[in-house]
Amino acid sequence: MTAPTIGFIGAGNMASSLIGGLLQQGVEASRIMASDLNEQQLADLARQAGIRTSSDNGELARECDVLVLAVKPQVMRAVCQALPRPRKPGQLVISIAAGITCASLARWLGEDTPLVRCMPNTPALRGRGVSGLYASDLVSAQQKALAEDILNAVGISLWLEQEDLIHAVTAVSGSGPAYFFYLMEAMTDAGVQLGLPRDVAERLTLHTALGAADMAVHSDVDPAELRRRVTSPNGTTEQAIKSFTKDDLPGMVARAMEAAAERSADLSRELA
Ligand SMILES: NC(=O)C1=CN([C@@H]2O[C@H](COP(=O)(O)OP(=O)(O)OC[C@H]3O[C@@H](n4cnc5c(N)ncnc54)[C@H](OP(=O)(O)O)[C@@H]3O)[C@@H](O)[C@H]2O)C=CC1
Ligand SMILES: O=C(O)[C@@H]1CCC=N1
Repeated sequence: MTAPTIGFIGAGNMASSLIGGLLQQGVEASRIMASDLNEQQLADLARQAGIRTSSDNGELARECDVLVLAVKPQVMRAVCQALPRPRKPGQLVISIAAGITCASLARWLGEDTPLVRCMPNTPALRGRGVSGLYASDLVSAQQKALAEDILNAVGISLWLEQEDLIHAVTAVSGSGPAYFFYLMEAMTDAGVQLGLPRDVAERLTLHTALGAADMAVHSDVDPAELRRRVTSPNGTTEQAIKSFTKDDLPGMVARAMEAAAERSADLSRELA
């Protein structure tokens, strides 16, 4: 088989990140296509990425070996149902939409469609994404490898055996960047309250987050042990951790993530 062509339906934030990652990995621009309703967005993408674009989703469906569905969950049903049939033979469809199940996609696209459901995250834009992937029964080993290659172009990916676990993945890593950004906002504001100029507080915060994440990813001990190593007996960190514990930080995080996972499950039902 010649190198497969990849078509992105919906050329917004996530699709642009994935396209950028694929090009950086050396995938030829001629193998990538994107379609969107927004003509300006397509023109920008064609100019910057040098890929083929179209305002007709059907063109991609007929031509591409892999279709990546990257529109908002709320328009997914209409987008899928409007695609032509038959599409390119042997085509793999990858959906990155939150909350849209393989059962819904199969109903809208045809029950014989090989489907991969995926939950990436925005650090993909910097090649630092992490994605959870789930493959339906019709997906071949070769198609699984292809899906993995596409997502690995912008970070790392992990396969899930059960589709329902995508709700948890969404709560951990899909929405997760926002939790860390929220903490960064709060730490910067608190630094300003302690007297630092805002730009200094922000740089200290962001580089601390970067350094801590880099250490945690490359360490052979877990984050709890790394935390203990920062916490000198009767020192400053101990006071901060005691305050977080008194305010039940772990409970707050668990409740927030439960709310995210529940919303993902609700979306599945609402948009089925
Ligand atoms: N943002 C995130 O952190 C993450 C998002 N996701 C999922 O990725 C998907 C895309 O999200 P994101 O990239 O942020 O969204 P964007 O809104 O940036 O991108 C979606 C694009 O699809 C376009 N579009 C709308 N209708 C159609 C149509 N009928 N045909 C073709 N294109 C269309 C939109 O155009 P217009 O703007 O004109 O409507 C927009 O350009 C969502 O399903 C989301 O759940 C998954 C993981 C993380
Ligand atoms: O907030 C959302 O619904 C999407 C899915 C995960 C991140 N953003």
